[in-house]
Parts: sequence; C-alpha cells; structure tokens
Amino acid sequence: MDSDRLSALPQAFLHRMKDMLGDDFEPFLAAYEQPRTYGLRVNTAKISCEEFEQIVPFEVKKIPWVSNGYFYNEDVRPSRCALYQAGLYYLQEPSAMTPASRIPVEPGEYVLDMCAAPGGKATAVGSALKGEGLLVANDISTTRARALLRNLELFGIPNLFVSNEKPEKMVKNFPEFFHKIILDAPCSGEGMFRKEEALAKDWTPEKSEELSRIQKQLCLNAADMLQPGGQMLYSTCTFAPCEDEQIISWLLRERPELSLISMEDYEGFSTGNPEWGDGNPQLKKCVRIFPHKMQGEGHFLALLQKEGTAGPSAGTSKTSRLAADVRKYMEEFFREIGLKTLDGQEFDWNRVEVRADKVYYLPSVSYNFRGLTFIRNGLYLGDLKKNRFEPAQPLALAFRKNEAEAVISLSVDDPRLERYLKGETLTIEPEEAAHSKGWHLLCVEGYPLGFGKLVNGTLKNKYPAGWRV
Ligand SMILES: C[S@@+](CC[C@H](N)C(=O)[O-])C[C@H]1O[C@@H](n2cnc3c(N)ncnc32)[C@H](O)[C@@H]1O
Repeated sequence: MDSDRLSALPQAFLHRMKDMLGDDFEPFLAAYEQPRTYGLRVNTAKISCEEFEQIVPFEVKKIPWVSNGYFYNEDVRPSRCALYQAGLYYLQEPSAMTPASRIPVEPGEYVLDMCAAPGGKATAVGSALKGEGLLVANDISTTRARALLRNLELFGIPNLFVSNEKPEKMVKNFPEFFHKIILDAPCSGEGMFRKEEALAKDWTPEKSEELSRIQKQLCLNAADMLQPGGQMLYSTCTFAPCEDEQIISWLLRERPELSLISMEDYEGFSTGNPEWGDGNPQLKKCVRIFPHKMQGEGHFLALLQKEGTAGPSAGTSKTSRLAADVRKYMEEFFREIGLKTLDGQEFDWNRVEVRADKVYYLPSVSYNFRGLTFIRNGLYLGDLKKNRFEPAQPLALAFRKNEAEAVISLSVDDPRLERYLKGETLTIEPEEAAHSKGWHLLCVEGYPLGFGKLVNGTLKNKYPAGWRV
C-alpha cells in the first residue's frame, strides 16, 4: 500500500469514512494504492468523437460513463498538442466530467454555472448549447474568472456572459430565469485527496461545517434563479455528508417546490444514502462516486427539478444601430477571410456591439445584467483600428471547421504548428494557402487555431502574445 499517501490522510477523516463505509472501508483504502487516472473531454460543438479518434496523435480510451470523455496515459502531455490549442478538448479528471454529463442541456436554453472557474463544467454545457441561448458563467474569484473566460474562449463558445459576482446579488437580476443551473459548490475536496495531497493537509472537520453554511446559501440562490420546470445540478468532490446528502435534504425542506430526479445510471455509481441526510428516501436518487467502485476520484451529485412549467422565453436582445463605417471595415475583413457562417449560424449584424473600440457579438437573448460585475458580455470579435478591423483570437476559435474559405490547414504532426503557437512567422507553399496573400485562418487538420497574414509566401503571425505557449 502507498503508505505515504495513506499517512497524509487525516485521522478524523479516516474514522468518519470507516463509520460511513463499514465493510467497504478496506477496499476504499486500497484505492489509494492505485494510481489516479487522467481524462480529456471532447468539445462536440467543434468535432465529433469519431473524427477526434481519427486525428488524435496519442493513445486514448473511452471513459465508459461519459459519452465524450477519454482516458489518456500519464506520460502524455495533451496540452502541448495543437488540437488542444484549437479548443477540441478540455483536460479534466474523469469523475469531474460526470456532473455536466448528467444535466441535459439543449441548444437555445438559458444556463447558469454559478461557481464555474476554471470551466470544467461550463465548457461542457456551453458546448451543448451549440451557440444558441445563453451561458452565464460566474465565479466569485476574479483571477479564477479570468481563467474561466480563457477556457470558454478556447472552446469557441460565443453566447456567453462571464461574471465575477456574489450569487446572492445575481438573484435580483435573474429571478426564475434559467432553464438549467449547475452548482458545483466550493467544498472540502475529500474526494481529491488521492489526486492532490495538499488538500488533505489543510482539511479539518470544522471547515466542512463552515462550507456547508456557504453551500446552503448557494443552493437557495440557485433555486431562486431556476425557472419553474427547470433543473439544477448540485455537485461536490467531497465525501462529507454535511456537504452532500445533508445539504440536499435541507434544501428539499426549504424549497418544497424542488424534488430530486434520477440521472442516467452507470454500474460504478453508488446511490446517495438517506441515513447520511435526514432519512428522506428521495436521497437515493443522488449519485456518489467512490474511487474503489470505479476509475475516478470521489464525487457527489444531485439533480433537482422545480415544479411547474416554463414561461415564455425572455425574447431577443436589442442593440443600438451599428455605425456604417464599422460595418464596412468588418465586411472588408469578412470578405477577405471568406466568412460563410459563424459557429454554425448566419452572421447577425443586429448582435454586433462596439464598446471603447472593441467589437463584441452579443448573445441573441435579452437579459438584465445591470449592476453586475462582469468580465465578458458576448464574443470578443476584434478591435477597431484606424480605418480597419483587427480580428481577436476568440473570433478565430469561434469558427468551426469549413466556416471560412481563406484557410491554411496543416496536419497535426507538422512542426510549423509549434512554431506558430510560439508566435513565429511561417513559410507557406503556394498550394497550402487558399489565396496568394492577405488574412488567413491557420488550422490544424481543418480546425482553426488563429489568424495570420500571408505576404510573399510568409505567414505573419497574428497569434496574440497572451495566448502563446
Ligand atoms: C469546485 S470549484 C468549481 C470548479 C468548476 N465548476 C470546474 O468544473 O472547473 C468551486 C469554485 O467556487 C468558487 N466560489 C467559492 N465561493 C463562491 C461563492 N460564494 N460564489 C461563487 N463562487 C464561489 C471558487 O472560486 C471556485 O472557483
């Protein structure tokens, strides 16, 4: 047995787990002998799993309980692969993929991820929206919210509002607004002790109690922002009942219009335990993930539905008229790049908004964000410079395969990709480029990575400094 790992586990935690698990305690401990697993989740808004399997240059194996999840080996560095920089997958511990995979999100819905950074669940539900409806992704930490925005941009999610707010403040702006809400709560992280030993060192039972007070407040906020008929998914990566079943049983008492509903099952899942809550038999519909029962770290999930049926949707957003010269500069650029569609849809000029010479593409939905601190409203398209439009990196990543005509596509093993991602200029043969000069989208296997400008067989690199690897 890995005695280092075991000795890092707090005694009070082990005693409580022994009480909880009984005969299962020994197999649970034995799981600490096993190495952790590594996973990636395919961005199905950009690429199908079948095509991903054909082009991925390292070994992957399907995760049996997440339709677009794959295991990869510890010695692979998937973040160094250009497919990652094209936003084709997100690196995520396999169990952590489960919550977003168990809340059904349809294109056009309004979805909130309340504690979203760095984006493990928000990228998944944002991708499921397929550019329609609205994703509000929030995190209370400013630095973490910035990392969240970066991941959502990498995934090419255009219909987003990224805020940096206390959820209790958001309730006033979004009363009973969302069809789906993810509340992946801050928790004591007991389920991650195998993955991150530092978490075990900081653990105390008192912290769990304190977190449970925060979790209850967050649950009430989520319930009050949920539409009648809407669904919310509560998840933690801890085993502590006071952060899991006890939160849900408390919420069911506080908000009787909510009830637990079943999730798509998997043979490795365990049910929630009513005795760890208030005895409510509904708690069996919760899911627990234990590392000795399946190949992942510890998690808890509860899917709840609010009674009633949804009202009419909020309607479409109205923007101010776009200045004629701005439209002209943008059209010039779109003509040069050969824009066909953006994220699967016709480009809609009514959604373009200019703020301080920055151009954004707003979600098509209207919503009230007055008074909220936010770091992004819509897709950042580019900047207005003197008499021209300069495209931004998130625009490049919002293009799907074949949506622009002026492309240079290199194969995943082409060494020029690494040089492009470092900001270097590239030599391009005439037959590799769509046009002899001008703006091009540089792609890996057809999937956009970023912009460049072709001049006499040299691609001037427009991959922004802040994105380089
Ligand atoms: C478990 S992590 C979220 C992980 C994220 N859902 C993912 O899958 O990548 C919890 C997050 O909650 C944020 N947080 C903590 N307290 C919060 C609060 N009161 N309101 C909103 N976010 C909060 C933390 O900054 C942290 O990013």
